[in-house]
Amino acid sequence: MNKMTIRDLDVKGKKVLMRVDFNVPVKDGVVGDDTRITAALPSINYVLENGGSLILMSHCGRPKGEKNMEFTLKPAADRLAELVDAKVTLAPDVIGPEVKTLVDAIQPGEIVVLENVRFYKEEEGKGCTPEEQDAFAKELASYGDVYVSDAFGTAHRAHASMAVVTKYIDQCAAGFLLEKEIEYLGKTLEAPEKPFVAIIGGAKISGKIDVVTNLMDKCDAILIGGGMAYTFYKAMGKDIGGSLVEEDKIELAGEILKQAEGKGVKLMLPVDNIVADAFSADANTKTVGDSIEDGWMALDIGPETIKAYCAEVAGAKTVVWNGPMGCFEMAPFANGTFSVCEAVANSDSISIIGGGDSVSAVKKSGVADKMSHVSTGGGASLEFMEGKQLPGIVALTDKA
Ligand SMILES: Nc1ncnc2c1ncn2[C@@H]1O[C@H](COP(=O)(O)OP(=O)(O)O)[C@@H](O)[C@H]1O
Ligand SMILES: O=C(OP(=O)(O)O)[C@H](O)COP(=O)(O)O
Repeated sequence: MNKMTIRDLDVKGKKVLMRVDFNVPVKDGVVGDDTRITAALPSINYVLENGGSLILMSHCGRPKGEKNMEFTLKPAADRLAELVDAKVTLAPDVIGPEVKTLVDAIQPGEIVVLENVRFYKEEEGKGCTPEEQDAFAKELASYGDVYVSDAFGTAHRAHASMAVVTKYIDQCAAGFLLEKEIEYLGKTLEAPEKPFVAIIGGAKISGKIDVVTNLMDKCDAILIGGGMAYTFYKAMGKDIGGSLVEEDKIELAGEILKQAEGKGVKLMLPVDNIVADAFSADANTKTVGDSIEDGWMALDIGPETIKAYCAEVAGAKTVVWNGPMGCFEMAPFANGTFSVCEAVANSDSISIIGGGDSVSAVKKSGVADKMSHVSTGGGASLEFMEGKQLPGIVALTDKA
């Protein structure tokens, strides 16, 4: 990587403003999977051990510019406090006089975690002017002498704390996690061994469906599952009942299907599904084919689909997987995800799993150590794989 790294910084006595990705699953105020927090520890400990103090910034979820405490970083800050040998204080806000006072008083070896940066619309830059976003970023920049980004999972977002704050700090370096992810993904995906199979699922349809277009030129097969599948169903004129769909992506899904046919790419969709009459672990369920009646929603791929997807994976030499095959957090809808996990783990392939929830699923299934690389970024690893420049990396200082 031709960017400055944390090793190039002198952090002694300095305030280090570090962007991390603590967008972790939280249930009842407790972190469910702390992979993204532990993954940032090498950079965090490096600063503390070398005499610096840390001001950490992250988002959690999508509060859309509102101070909605459902998305507080408190659970993440609490978990961090258990993992480091340092005083950790959660700031009551992201910017403002109270935060300034806390940051001014910070001592070497201490950590202040700012509240969720997405409590401000200026973070994403939607619904505000570029000048307002700049002012927000400038205030964030005023907290640090140097800047480190270790938020690989968010590197594809050109947000204030990732790609604007860097205009106002001279030295902006990559942390150990960011560096490791880029090196691994770059090396592996430059010339992937074939057959190359991509598995795309999950719920963030608008963020990932565009990636499918570009994957067609690289992959031999693309397996679509999870909430992503039903926008494709809709494009094919199939009934989807109350399943997840993004109306404004139906047209694109239709184009992708046509392109795949034209290019001879194997684009696979579920042939059967587990449907439920409510979004709940206690719902009534049944297995149906590729048509979903009103009053039912598809929450997992069915047994025939599992068989077909596992067979495809078994013959692969490279597998990239982002997005669960179903709502694995609820036991009745976990079979698809866990079965595909097993198949990837048992295959003779280089396997790269990315995405907050996908990683959580792989860990839950107990086979994470059999994967070649568990990436902290889902959307970020997919965009990197497409060959796109990630704004959170572009913004860092070039190596001298
Ligand atoms: N059929 C489905 N309908 C609704 N949500 C789904 C479905 N399949 C999977 N999901 C949900 O998708 C979420 C993960 O999606 P996403 O954020 O895109 O993945 P990742 O975090 O791995 O990038 C999970 O919480 C899961 O419950
Ligand atoms: O969880 C994340 O992305 P991922 O689900 O694609 O891995 C990152 O924290 C980015 O979050 P965002 O997709 O709300 O910008």
